[in-house]
Amino acid sequence: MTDIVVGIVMGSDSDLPVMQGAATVLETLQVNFELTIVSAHRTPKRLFDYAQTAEARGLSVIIAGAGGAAHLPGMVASLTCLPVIGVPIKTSTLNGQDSLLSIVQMPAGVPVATVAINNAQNAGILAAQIVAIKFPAIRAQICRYKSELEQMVLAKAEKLEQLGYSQYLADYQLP
Ligand SMILES: Nc1c(C(=O)O)ncn1[C@@H]1O[C@H](COP(=O)(O)O)[C@@H](O)[C@H]1O
Repeated sequence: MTDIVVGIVMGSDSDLPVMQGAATVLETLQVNFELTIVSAHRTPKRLFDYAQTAEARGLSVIIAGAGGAAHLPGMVASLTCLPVIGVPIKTSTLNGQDSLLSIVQMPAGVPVATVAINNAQNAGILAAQIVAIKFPAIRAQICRYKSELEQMVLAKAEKLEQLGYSQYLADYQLP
């Protein structure tokens, strides 16, 4: 394990069921991270403090998840030179379209790398790929992860071809 290199922040603990996807994949890839709650709207002073001290605390990349009027990722990006990955959280009223557009439509000069709605797992993988530039051990974990993913899909394709469509469908377990 490395020192803590990835920061995960979320606007509310209600985002945790989604944001744990980033934490889980970072654990799998053996990347150390910190995880906390920061809100641009509700805790603006904490937001400034978190973003402005992030680099000095050793972070290389920040994942920020928020829903609705999701200003958190953009505000973090405005306050640090570190790359920021935004996770739009699915909302009950607008299905996360509001979160997605709030995060992705940043003005030129202040980018937030935005993943799909609720796809915190991809944010974790992307963060690991960024820190892997500095840490060859993490790069090796990512290559292993991708290879396992490939093997898993190839095994399914083989099973589908062996069993045939109807039998495969009958055995299929919904995720
Ligand atoms: N979008 C933001 C910000 C922010 O951008 O600063 N702070 C909280 N939130 C979001 O509000 C939603 C509802 O939060 P509650 O469930 O606490 O009411 C969450 O998805 C959170 O990310």
